[in-house]
Amino acid sequence: MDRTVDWADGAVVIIDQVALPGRYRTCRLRTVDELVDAIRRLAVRGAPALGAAGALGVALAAFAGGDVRAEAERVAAARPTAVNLRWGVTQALGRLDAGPEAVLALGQAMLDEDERICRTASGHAAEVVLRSCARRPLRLLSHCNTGHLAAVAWGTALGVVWHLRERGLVESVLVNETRPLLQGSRLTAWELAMAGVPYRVQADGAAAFAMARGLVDCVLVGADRIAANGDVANKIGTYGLALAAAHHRVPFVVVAPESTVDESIATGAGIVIEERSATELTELHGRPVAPAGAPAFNPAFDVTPAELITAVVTEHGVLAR
Ligand SMILES: CSC[C@H]1O[C@H](OP(=O)(O)O)[C@H](O)[C@@H]1O
Repeated sequence: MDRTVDWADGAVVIIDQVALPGRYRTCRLRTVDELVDAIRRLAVRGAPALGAAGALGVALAAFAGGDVRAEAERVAAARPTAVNLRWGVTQALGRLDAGPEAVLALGQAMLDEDERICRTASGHAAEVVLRSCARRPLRLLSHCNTGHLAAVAWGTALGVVWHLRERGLVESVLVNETRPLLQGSRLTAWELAMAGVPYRVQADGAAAFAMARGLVDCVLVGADRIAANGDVANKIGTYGLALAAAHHRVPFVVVAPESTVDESIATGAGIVIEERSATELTELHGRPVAPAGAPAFNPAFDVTPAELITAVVTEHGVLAR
């Protein structure tokens, strides 16, 4: 599989995640406009992937000339919750004075570094999962998509599955479909199927019942922004999963690069939550699934308090709180 985000011939090259699972294709984004549109449509998504896309977006702007900082801000602001997007832009802007090639070199180094960071963080998290769960092999629950497609390669929470599968320690994965954009059923299921890992897709609303039925040994999720106190912003539905996991004493493990920790925000209350279009809820493939013009509450993320989280694991190990 290609890298989820890459650079070739003056363009940012992405796997088009909107086309999956029906069609695997890559897109070449040659301008900041095209990159911003791809980010907003979630053609490229996932905190680590957005970090790399942000950095390479600055390279696009630097080679194009003009007001690079203004163009960089457009990239950083394309989605407000995932700190890695702005983090990647900021890292790249730090090289701007050295010229476009230096900005690109930083972005390409970030591509190389991303897989190492994800493999390391998910490796640490796999050990935390094994220490937290007695049963073997493990039955895991995944929310949203945190695999190869959410990073440049490998992934974060789903990267735990890749590590444990190599050791024969995964029985199956319950995949929350993850309404409304279905990153679970469209992307995580696709990755697990490609890897030959046993899985079942479920409605998000089935997760608590699966835990009540004793079908879940551990919940694995990613993160888009982690506050200084360990509160975690992640895909909408994560908070409810954590409440159910706490009630059923199921370990709840968050996996993310250290760059997802935002020390400037004291608690989750300070995290800006992206709200998206009502039509993501009221339409499905352009067909109405609600009354015409139905108003909607469509936050793309929620905040899980640190006290509901068994461990937040990064490439440096378990995050101290
Ligand atoms: C490995 S970070 C993935 C993270 O990003 C997802 O959000 P989105 O699909 O909107 O980019 C979700 O919160 C995942 O946990």
